[in-house]
Amino acid sequence: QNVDVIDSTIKTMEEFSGYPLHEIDSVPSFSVDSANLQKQIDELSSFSDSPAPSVTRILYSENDVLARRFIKNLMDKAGLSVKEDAVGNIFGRWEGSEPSLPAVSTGSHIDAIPYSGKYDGVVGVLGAIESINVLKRSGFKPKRSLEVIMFTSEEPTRYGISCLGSRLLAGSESLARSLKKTVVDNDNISFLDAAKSAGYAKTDDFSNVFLDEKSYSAFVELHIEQGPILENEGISIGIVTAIAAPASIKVDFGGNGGHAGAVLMPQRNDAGLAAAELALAVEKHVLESGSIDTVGTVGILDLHPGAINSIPSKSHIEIDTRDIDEKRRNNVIEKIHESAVRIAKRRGVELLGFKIVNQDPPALSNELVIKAMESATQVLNLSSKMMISRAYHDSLFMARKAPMGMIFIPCYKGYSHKPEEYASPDDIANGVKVLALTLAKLSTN
Ligand SMILES: NC(=O)N[C@@H](O)C(=O)O
Ligand SMILES: [Mn+2]
Ligand SMILES: [Mn+2]
Repeated sequence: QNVDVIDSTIKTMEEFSGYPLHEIDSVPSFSVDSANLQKQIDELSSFSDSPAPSVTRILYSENDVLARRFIKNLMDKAGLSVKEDAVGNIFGRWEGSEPSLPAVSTGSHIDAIPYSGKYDGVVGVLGAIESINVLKRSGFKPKRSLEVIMFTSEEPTRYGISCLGSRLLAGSESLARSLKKTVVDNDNISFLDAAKSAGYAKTDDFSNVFLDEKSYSAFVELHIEQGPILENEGISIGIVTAIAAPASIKVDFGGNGGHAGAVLMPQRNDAGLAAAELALAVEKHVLESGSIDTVGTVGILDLHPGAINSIPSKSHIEIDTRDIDEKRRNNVIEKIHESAVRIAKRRGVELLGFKIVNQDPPALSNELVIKAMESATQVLNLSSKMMISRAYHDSLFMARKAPMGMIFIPCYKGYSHKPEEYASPDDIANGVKVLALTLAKLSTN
């Protein structure tokens, strides 16, 4: 690598971090080991319950435990001191010259919904560890400590709770209580038992997971965009200004069921059709919100007994609705509830349950963190664009505990939550460099 690049990079680092890097005798290169990072992404994707190229990695499954061990090893190799909390959030710390100051943190998740891809969350964990390696290789020494976090269960797959680990870190009393007692998965395995089987939950008082106010001075998450904008516009970096407000609802209908041949249509109260009608009502209410920013999805629709020649006696649907405007999203939720009641009445079925699992507010990124990310992209001569995140992230909850920012990188056709999800090594390397410089900057503030 030619000296000019190194000099300008050193100069950049010094301006950025205020550290006399030129005094360091051997001048290492400021570069990302892309080949090694890609090898790590590929190896991590092999810890999967579904065949390649898809990745399925469910909370506390055997493959999740193996993947966690893989991450802890990489943190160890990066010289980070590693610790885990009662639900398995994993922390890797690089102690700064002033360890008593609140640290700067970064991180994401490695759990993967069924039949998804190998980049969602993973880029933000492996990329974070690599950003530490990049800073160490460049001779940088942090003032505030730098901490990489692998959050437990960002995906709601096993227990229907999204961002479980970061929600607890953000101090959710109700979640700490329900995890202790009531939360079970579809196989009726309690959260407590599953956590214990994975080596966690040595205590069931999950309030000890809560972060205290002064834990972190900033939190930055690197993530694939999961949308097509950056790729379509040929832009390298997305600077996230806000994260949309997610909500999820579980609805259950009950009817008499009966024989598909013998029961005539007028005598039926078909729980399956009630669910189908509600699914269409979700789409209707979302489309009528008057904004493109309102979305609604019915990703789960189960019928009981699930036999072709039996009228469904029970139905269960799960609804995901989001918007950058919390009020507008809540209006949609209300309309969905009214529809559920109306449909149940008209079809003579019982509305057995209408449970709002989470109804979270949107989160705004912090101005100072945005500035640090912006100047990092400029120093690295990378194009960037301010944008909002329609997907939710652990950042949504970390924003409650520290000034938050997110860095997006382009991904192939905006694909995500499917095996075709892809981000190029160059785009990942750009993201890691922007993250490294941003962390360097924030650690000297
Ligand atoms: N980033 C991401 O995919 N988060 C998901 O859990 C989501 O549904 O938004
Ligand atoms: Mn996801
Ligand atoms: Mn994610």
